[in-house]
Amino acid sequence: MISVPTALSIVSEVVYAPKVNTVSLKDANGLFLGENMISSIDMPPFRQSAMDGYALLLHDKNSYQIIGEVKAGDPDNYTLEPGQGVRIFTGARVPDDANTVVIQEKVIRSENIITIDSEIHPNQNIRAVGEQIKKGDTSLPKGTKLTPAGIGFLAGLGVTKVEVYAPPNVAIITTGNELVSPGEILKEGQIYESNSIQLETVLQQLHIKTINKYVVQDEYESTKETIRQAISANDLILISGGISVGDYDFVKEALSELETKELFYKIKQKPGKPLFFGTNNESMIFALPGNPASSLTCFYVYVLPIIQKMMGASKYGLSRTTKSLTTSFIKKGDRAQFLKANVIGETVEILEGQSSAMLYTYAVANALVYLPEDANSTEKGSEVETILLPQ
Ligand SMILES: Nc1nc2c(c(=O)[nH]1)N[C@H]1C(S)=C(S)[C@@H](COP(=O)(O)OP(=O)(O)OC[C@H]3O[C@@H](n4cnc5c(N)ncnc54)[C@H](O)[C@@H]3O)O[C@H]1N2
Ligand code: MOO
Repeated sequence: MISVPTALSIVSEVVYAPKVNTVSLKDANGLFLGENMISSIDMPPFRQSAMDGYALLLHDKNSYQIIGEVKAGDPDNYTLEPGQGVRIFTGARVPDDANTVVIQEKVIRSENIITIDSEIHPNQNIRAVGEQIKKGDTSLPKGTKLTPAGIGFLAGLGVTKVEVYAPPNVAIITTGNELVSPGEILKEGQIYESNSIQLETVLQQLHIKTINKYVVQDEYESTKETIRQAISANDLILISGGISVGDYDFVKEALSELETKELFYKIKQKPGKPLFFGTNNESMIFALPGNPASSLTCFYVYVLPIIQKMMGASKYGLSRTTKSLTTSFIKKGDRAQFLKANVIGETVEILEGQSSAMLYTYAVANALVYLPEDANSTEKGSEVETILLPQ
């Protein structure tokens, strides 16, 4: 059995060269740019009015003759003499001769003459050509995570396709004779299968596009064949359950038989002691313990950084911080623990109900408190390492 820090350093040392793929901009949310984006236009492409009002060529009097109108989208350019201007609207092209835009609230209009009472200055309310970005400049660098704002920004520069690091194809293999799908009638000895939807949901949150689901009974041959099949079609394989030491836990044996290279098996931690991590051909494989809370904690702590690496991110893992404990906590046993908790401001409360089989605490937690192997009794007010869960 290895320690949590050793397991984390094995995960952090994994080298993966993510593949680059061209996708439609609308499908790129949450993915990482595989290229430097170079703007093909100035933005804005023309001098733009930032307000509804009048575009003027200033002179030394406070009244102006209005000789025309430019609405957003009009291509017209008016030639102006000092003391002349045009009616203009937000987003419209400012005539080349105009040197300011005055907002309509500051103007009294009579026929085609406007009078301005307040002081006005050159270059007011005009967005300069290329003010946001110039043609040929880098709009977003390689490695940037695309967000709704980033996608909007690139669309505003006329981009329709982007090169991104391709997210991995992920397999979820669920093992367990006792499992039935939610919606079916439970017979004696059965429980509802919940790990696969939990994993699928967290994968979707990470913008994984291809998730292939497999189901096997606790039976050696079919477990081995299903894992073999999953390896041939997926970059990352998540196996749920069957990784402990019982007579009907066949995952470890099947992985060995398939010549999987073991990177670690069993960590001195609670939950998630029997976690397995290995590689087979190009695929990475995690066998997650079947207990639902163990499965999710192992995902957040060990699988997530690998997925981020596979997706081309430059930072891995959930945010970690320190918070002050609201009550003292006695840790039993010598395993390191990840405890479901709630962060409130600068404090953190460890929640009741820490069993690996229980999810109700997880459902309302926003953090995990990490207590290392040697932290047996932790006093109220102690600063504890706290992992912030994605919301
Ligand atoms: N003799 C020992 N027994 C166990 C040990 C040990 O060291 N020695 N370790 C325990 C620990 S810690 C864990 S964690 C579990 C992990 O066991 P498995 O990974 O083999 O998981 P299963 O036995 O298949 O299932 C455990 C538990 O979780 C339920 N489960 C499984 N899959 C699902 C699912 N998809 N959805 C909902 N619930 C699921 C399952 O019914 C069991 O109750 O082993 C301990 N045993
Ligand atoms: O590691 Mo298990 O998840 O303690 O129950």
